[in-house]
Amino acid sequence: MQRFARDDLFDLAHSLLTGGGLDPEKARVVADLLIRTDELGVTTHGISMVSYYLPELASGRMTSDGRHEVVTDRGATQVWDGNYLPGHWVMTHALDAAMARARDTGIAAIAIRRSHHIGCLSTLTRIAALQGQICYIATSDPSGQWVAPYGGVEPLLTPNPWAIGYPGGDHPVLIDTCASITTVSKVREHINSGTQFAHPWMLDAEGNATTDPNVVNATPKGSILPVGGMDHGHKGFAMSLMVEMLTQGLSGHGRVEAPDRWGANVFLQVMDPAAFAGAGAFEAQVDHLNAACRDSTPVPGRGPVRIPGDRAASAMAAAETQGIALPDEVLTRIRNCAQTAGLGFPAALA
Ligand SMILES: NC(=O)c1ccc[n+]([C@@H]2O[C@H](COP(=O)([O-])OP(=O)(O)OC[C@H]3O[C@@H](n4cnc5c(N)ncnc54)[C@H](O)[C@@H]3O)[C@@H](O)[C@H]2O)c1
Ligand SMILES: O=C(O)C[C@H](O)C(=O)O
Repeated sequence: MQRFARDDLFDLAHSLLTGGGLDPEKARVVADLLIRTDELGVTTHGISMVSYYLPELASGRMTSDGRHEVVTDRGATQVWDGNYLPGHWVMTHALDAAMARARDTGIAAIAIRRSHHIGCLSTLTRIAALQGQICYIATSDPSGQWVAPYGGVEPLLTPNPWAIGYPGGDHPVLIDTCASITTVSKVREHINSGTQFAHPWMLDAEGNATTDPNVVNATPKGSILPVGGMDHGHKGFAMSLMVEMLTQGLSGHGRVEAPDRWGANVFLQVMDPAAFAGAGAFEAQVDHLNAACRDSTPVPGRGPVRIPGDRAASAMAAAETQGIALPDEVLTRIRNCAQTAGLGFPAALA
């Protein structure tokens, strides 16, 4: 692990993306959110994603030009077509639109079809939470086949993450979790480093739980188990159906159309606590519960209790004073991209 200056990582991500054909403004938005993700400590979905986006830009599967289209607009609800534009850029516009409406109406939702990958969800929900709003985001990829429905063996679903961010005292509460027990990025990381998972998080095509990430490359293909694993995976499967319903059902596009390219359907909902019992009442309840949880007697080896978002807040504070920490596998990936593009690589901070 090494630490780097924020501006250096931003410049590298921006140069790689513009070099890959993205216009400078979209590249600025994407690079900024990717670096923010690394600052939050979610390094699987930070600058390393550039290495996956560049081939998408080169092939035209990630679109560079134009804007999203508004398909329907009923005030509190909208459907957008993201035209496979970079997901971070589409989501920045969707957040602005939903937050503005929620300030008026108390609640606003946008279902987006055909965006490209949106990265780390809590990097996005945090933006609204810092402005006093509650933000829910769910996403799925209707072309993805990584997770089997609980009780079946064929992978049909994606990790199907959902996240909710809200004001929580010193820093936002950032709940951000997949419906699967781990992510595609973690599976790729384990395959690349030749390591097994510590727990049986995968399912082979015969229906056996295994620690081996390589089952996703076998024929027939294995899968990632849902949250709850082999014995209690009905819980993850339920979450997965919820995410698919919100993202594909409400956007009116998905597995029925069977897209054959990497993409993202998204459901975004913003709620203004002031429009319910009032922002003060909301904060009093949230702060009280968070404090009670944090004050719990720690379970040996597990505690103390951490509220989701606490680790991100510490990572951000450390990034601010010491620079952004990147693990070796991310460095290798991004160094290769920089080398291929003929760009220099920033010096690590001492
Ligand atoms: N865009 C996409 O298609 C996509 C797909 C999958 C995952 N992702 C991103 O990948 C990232 C990782 O997802 P994940 O499911 O592996 O998350 P995870 O398992 O690392 O964390 C899940 C949740 O648990 C919380 N948490 C973790 N340890 C905790 C503890 N000890 N105590 C209290 N809370 C704790 C985290 O804050 C988070 O809210 C997320 O940021 C997600 O948005 C994106
Ligand atoms: O990489 C993907 O296709 C989805 C997601 O980012 C993941 O890591 O699971």
